[in-house]
Amino acid sequence: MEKNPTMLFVVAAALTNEVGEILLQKRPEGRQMAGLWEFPGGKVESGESPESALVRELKEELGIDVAGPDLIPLTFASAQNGDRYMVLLLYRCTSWQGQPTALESPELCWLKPADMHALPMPPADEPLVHFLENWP
Ligand SMILES: Nc1nc2c([nH]c(=O)n2[C@H]2C[C@H](O)[C@@H](COP(=O)(O)OP(=O)(O)OP(=O)(O)O)O2)c(=O)[nH]1
Repeated sequence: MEKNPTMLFVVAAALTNEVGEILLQKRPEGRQMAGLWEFPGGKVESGESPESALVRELKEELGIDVAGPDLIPLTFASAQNGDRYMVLLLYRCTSWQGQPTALESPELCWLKPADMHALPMPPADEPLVHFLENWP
C-alpha cells in the first residue's frame, strides 16, 4: 500500500537572469489560486523524478528547454494544499534554451526577490521569497 497517499509534491523554478531578476507567472483564471503570482512549475506525476517533472513543466508552461543538471536544489516549503499536505521544492536555474513565453499563463514578470512582496502570491511561497531575498 502507498505509504503517503496524501502528500503532494510540487516542483518550481527560480529562473534567474543575468541581473538577478526571477521569473514569476500569473496563475490563470479558473484554476486553484487564480490570479496569484507563482514560480513556474507544477505537480510531480507518478513515476517522475522531481527534476524531470520540472523540466517537463518548464517546457509546457514557458517553452524553454532546461537540462536536468542545471536545476540546482535551493530550498523547500511545506504547507497544507486543499485536502493534501504539499512539499514544494524550489530549484534555481540560470541556464536554459529559448525565450520564456507565457504559454499557459496570462502574464509573466521578472522581479528582484525584494519586489515580490508587492504581488499576491500563494501563502506557501512567502518563506521561499524570504529565502531568495537573503540568498547571496
Ligand atoms: N507552480 C507553482 N505552484 C505553486 C506555487 N506555490 C503554491 O502553493 N503552488 C501550488 C499551486 C497548486 O496547488 C500546486 C501546483 O499545481 P498546478 O495546478 O500548478 O500543477 P500542474 O501544472 O501540474 O497542473 P494540473 O495538471 O494539476 O492541472 O502548487 C508556486 O510557486 N509555483
